[in-house]
Amino acid sequence: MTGLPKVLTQKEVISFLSKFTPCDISDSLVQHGIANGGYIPNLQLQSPSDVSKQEGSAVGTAYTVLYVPKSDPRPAIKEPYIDQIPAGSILVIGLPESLQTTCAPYMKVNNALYGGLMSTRAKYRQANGSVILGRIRDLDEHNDLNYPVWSYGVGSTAPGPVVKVVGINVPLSVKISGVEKGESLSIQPGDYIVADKNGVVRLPVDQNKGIENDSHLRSILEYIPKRVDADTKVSEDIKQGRPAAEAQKFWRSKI
Ligand SMILES: O=C([O-])CC(=O)C(=O)O
Ligand code: NI
Repeated sequence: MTGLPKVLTQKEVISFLSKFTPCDISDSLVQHGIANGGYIPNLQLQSPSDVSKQEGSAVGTAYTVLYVPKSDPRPAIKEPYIDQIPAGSILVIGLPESLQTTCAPYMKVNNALYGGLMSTRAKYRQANGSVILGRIRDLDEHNDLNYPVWSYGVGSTAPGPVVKVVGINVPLSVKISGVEKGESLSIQPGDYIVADKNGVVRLPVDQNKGIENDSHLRSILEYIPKRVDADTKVSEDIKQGRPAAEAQKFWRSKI
């Protein structure tokens, strides 16, 4: 019924998630006890910059990159991160918490962390999108490539003069101002990322289990189409005049 094969592969999960929106994923994550629904807040769709042109969801596994100030004692990684980006991934570039702010503009770095040439290479290597927890530049280039990009903001200057890459496929922590004080969330390499005009959602994967044996992941995936079907019926009922809460309760109780 759900179209989920018995044994999951990464490709199948990506193709399954591509049929749904970040909102659908969040509904299932909330149902599975994740109160924030996996949402990574404050990211803006930059490509396409005309939101009405954005179709479907960009889905992939997180390929993470950590930028830190040039003064950081850790050595810079010499090999350009973009040349190793895997097919089917979503590039996620972040900064350490010391360079993040919980109010706009959400980062202290005014140089762009990412530009059009990186998108050109990412697209060539069949990555599915880029999520930059910082600024990007070359807006027209990402748009002309028809390659999806989200970021906190835009800029004009390349990253090189102020920051360097010290981590590839490392966890990224994101400082957020949530309901609880000092809330933060963490993006692990390999997590599924689903993004559209509503923003960016992270679907965590238990890295120790492997997706083929991850019953929690399976349960999260199985709930998604059931909830979408229920909410379609809720919508039909509301259009016929049924009160919203009554329709929601009725159809969602059948899931
Ligand atoms: O030159 C850089 O470092 C970043 C950039 O603009 C690009 O990737 O196009
Ligand atoms: Ni550029």
